[in-house]
Amino acid sequence: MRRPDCDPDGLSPIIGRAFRAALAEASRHMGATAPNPPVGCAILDAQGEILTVAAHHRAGAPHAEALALRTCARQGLIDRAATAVVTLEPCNHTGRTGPCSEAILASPIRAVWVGAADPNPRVAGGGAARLRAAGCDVRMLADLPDSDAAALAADCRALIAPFVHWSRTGRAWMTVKQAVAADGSMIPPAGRTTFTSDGALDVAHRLRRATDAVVTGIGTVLADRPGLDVRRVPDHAGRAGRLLVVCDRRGRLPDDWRAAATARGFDVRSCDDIARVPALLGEAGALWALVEAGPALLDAMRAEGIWDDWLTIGVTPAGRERMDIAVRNGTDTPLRLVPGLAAPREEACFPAS
Ligand SMILES: NC(=O)C1=CN([C@@H]2O[C@H](COP(=O)(O)OP(=O)(O)OC[C@H]3O[C@@H](n4cnc5c(N)ncnc54)[C@H](OP(=O)(O)O)[C@@H]3O)[C@@H](O)[C@H]2O)C=CC1
Ligand SMILES: Nc1c(N[C@@H]2O[C@H](COP(=O)(O)O)[C@@H](O)[C@H]2O)[nH]c(=O)[nH]c1=O
Repeated sequence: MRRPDCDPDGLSPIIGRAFRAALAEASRHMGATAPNPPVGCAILDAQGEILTVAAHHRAGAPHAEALALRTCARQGLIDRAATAVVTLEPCNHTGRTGPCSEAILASPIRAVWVGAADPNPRVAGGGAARLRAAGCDVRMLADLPDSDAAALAADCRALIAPFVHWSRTGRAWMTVKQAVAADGSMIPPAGRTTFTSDGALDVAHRLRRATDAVVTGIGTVLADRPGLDVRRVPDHAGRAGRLLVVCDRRGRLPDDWRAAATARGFDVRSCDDIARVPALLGEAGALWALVEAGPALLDAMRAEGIWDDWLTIGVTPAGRERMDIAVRNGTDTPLRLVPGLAAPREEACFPAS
């Protein structure tokens, strides 16, 4: 009998839908999982019905596959589980939790779809190989020829781009976000700290939510006394000790601003060399940092090539706002996975307020 989740010409709509559901669920947890990557998993029955969708919530909590299996079991659905669709190759090692490959093998699941290979050299290939050795039909999205599969594979890679970068280099992925007025200035009108629309400000707060750390410059702190916290959208529950790095070469960080930022849940650090920030963040376990700084620090970052992707919200002469994303070296950007960021397009327009 032909499996309903298999299409001889490539990715079936059933599996495509399951990958999109797993990606969406994993994306909701971006910014909460470091130093682990965000991962999503959907479990389907033999007819292709999605029984459950789950994601990894935070380091030390169950992996996406384990949580999905546990949910299926709790709901009395585990006997129907036939196929797992996972954004990242299941792990095959015991870390803070047990190997997901074994959890899958202990279930009725015998077909596993994998969105991205695990980049961790200690575990690469281990999960897929273990499952195959035990008789599972394991398919990697990257091996399929069609464009839908390629697009989903790119999204699965983008989801873990900061984790891949951090695993290879020890450095945090640096996303710069800047707002630019129609005259090219980044400086808000007197008495204000922002000049973009509510829609664009929501984007800024969604980015703060999705990232593990914020980086700014002392010029911005002194001019704006910014909050830099997540206020316009709900933040991850219980998030505390989020890193906030202020680039400051002359020790001008005001004590009262530091105390207020600490009270808002930040772990405030200052650094006198922007070139050291990605490694400083990486050592502290942050995979992905958002840079919200003024023109002086951004000029230094551009000059020294210290950025991985760069999001510009520009107010056009027609009074609309346009969002552009530049990505270095053509790598996958996690930005298009951020919930509410008008993804997957690389630009979007908001009505300017
Ligand atoms: N439109 C937008 O998206 C944004 C606009 N802004 C606006 O920008 C203005 C502030 O701009 P600006 O003064 O340029 O502030 P910045 O946030 O760029 O901070 C500038 C400071 O960064 C430090 N710095 C510069 N280069 C380096 C380096 N290589 N390593 C370490 N530290 C470095 C310097 O500190 P030191 O003096 O100690 O040498 C410098 O004074 C405000 O009006 C604010 O509202 C701010 C953020 C975003
Ligand atoms: N001017 C500007 C931005 N500027 C950034 O937002 C900071 C204010 O954050 P908060 O104090 O948390 O509201 C400000 O100091 C700067 O870092 N952001 C934007 O989305 N649009 C804007 O027009």
